[in-house]
Amino acid sequence: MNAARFSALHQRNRLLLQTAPLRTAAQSRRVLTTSIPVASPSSSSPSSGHGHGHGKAFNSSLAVESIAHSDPAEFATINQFETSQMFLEPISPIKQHEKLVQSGVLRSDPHQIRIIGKLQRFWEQVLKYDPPPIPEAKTSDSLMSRLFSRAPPVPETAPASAPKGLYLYGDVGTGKTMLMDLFYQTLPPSITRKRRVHFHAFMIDAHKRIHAAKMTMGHSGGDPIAPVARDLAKEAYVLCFDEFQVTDIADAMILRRLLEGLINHGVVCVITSNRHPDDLYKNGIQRSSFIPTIELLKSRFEVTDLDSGTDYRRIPRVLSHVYYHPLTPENKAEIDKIFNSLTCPTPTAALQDPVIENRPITTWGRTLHVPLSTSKVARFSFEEICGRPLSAADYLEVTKQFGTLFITDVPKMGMDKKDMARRFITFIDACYESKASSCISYLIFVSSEVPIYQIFSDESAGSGKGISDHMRSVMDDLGLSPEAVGSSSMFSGDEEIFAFARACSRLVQMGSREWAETASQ
Ligand SMILES: Nc1ncnc2c1ncn2[C@@H]1O[C@H](COP(=O)(O)OP(=O)(O)OP(=O)(O)O)[C@@H](O)[C@H]1O
Repeated sequence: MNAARFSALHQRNRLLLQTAPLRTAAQSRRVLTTSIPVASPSSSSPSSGHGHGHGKAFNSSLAVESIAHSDPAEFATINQFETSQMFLEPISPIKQHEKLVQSGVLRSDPHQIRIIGKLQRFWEQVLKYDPPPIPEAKTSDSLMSRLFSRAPPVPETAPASAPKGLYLYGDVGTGKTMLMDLFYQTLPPSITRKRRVHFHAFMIDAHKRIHAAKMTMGHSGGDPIAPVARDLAKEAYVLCFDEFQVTDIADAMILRRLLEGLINHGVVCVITSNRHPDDLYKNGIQRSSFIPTIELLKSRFEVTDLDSGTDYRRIPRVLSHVYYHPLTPENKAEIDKIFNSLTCPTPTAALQDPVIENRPITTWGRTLHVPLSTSKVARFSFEEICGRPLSAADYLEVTKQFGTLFITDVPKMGMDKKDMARRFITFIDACYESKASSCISYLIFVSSEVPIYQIFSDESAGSGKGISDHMRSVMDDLGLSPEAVGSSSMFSGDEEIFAFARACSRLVQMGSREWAETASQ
């Protein structure tokens, strides 16, 4: 099969695997309540976590509840495939993988097959697993005692019946996320308390909840992480974390107690990461405080690497024209032309959804102004998106709101622009993730001083000089020669090198014609 056909099929599969027809929750409720034959009523409730049908006796009210309460991104992962499984025995990860390989959508890869075997075992254990009930927070009618009510203490150990989780690490583009999604998507709908989440988004949510818990506790003090762990465990006892990484001391400090709390409440997880647990938060501030988290991961997870050696993002790499360089008047005019054609295709469209200056969008109570946008297309200069102290939360919000982004005037970044370079990488991650985890059609146009892959190139490092063997091998794997992308002494720690290499890999994929074609569907 030629590469383009292969990729088109793959992208279609990705949509099939990951996206739902965009129905409203009300529509879904109607579909589900009218068409699912309700088997014998289950004694379970979403919060108690008991009694799954395991593909035999599904409780439609639970399914409805989980869908009705989902946010749009999570709702999007409830797909046709899953809905059709309501009537059937659940299809296992092995079987689903076989089907996808047979239909030519996925390539057969022995390394991935080894991991599928592990996911299959875990999946079978999860289906048999009956998570312990999550104790209710003590409440009382009095306002004071409600305010000061405490979550019951977190159990001291994980339930003996809880299966060990899977921690899957390896190089970029080797299929970790795809495999984790295969596991998640084949969980039967009877397992309603499940969540698939990108690690950035999870931590943002956790920080918000911890902040809220602290506010509720007021001056009485207490541990705000315990009630958060309890609430999270109540919402989902099967958690899939994509791209676990720890670069931030604030995350490092809360992760141990949060993870411990989740695990001891009976939550089981699949985690993907580019790093072995021993290499997480390497060289981080107060790393010694993080060591117990590493030990926890190693003891409660089967840690396994996906040493596939193939970066599937490299297949294929036909570039369409979404990146423009250098910053000449002709290229500027070209970018303006595309922006105008997407924002004002007809006079009526321009009236109905006009380009607005400084549209406010709010995240975390802060307001970010989008310089130029319609409801679907936004345009920033590099300075506007990376020259300000914006965070992953802001970038996720931007990608959540707009399906098409224009970033203009991206300069070549050296040591003097290190912070901006880091933000740009975070931004690329947010763009890539919003495509992967939701079904928002998504496109990015960039104008840059030098070819997009060379924006991180640092002349002072010299072409190919000052580059570690490790970085060279990551680049080789990505098919990016230091001559093509330049070397960068700017990125020193292992985490940064990975993030940099991954950003280059993702830029390649986001510049491919197949990416653009899927985005415009
Ligand atoms: N066996 C395969 N056949 C075809 N496509 C594949 C295969 N494995 C993975 N892919 C595709 O390759 C791309 C990269 O895979 P994926 O995102 O799962 O990699 P990853 O290891 O999670 O990368 P990263 O560490 O950068 O997040 C995806 O579009 C994925 O669907």
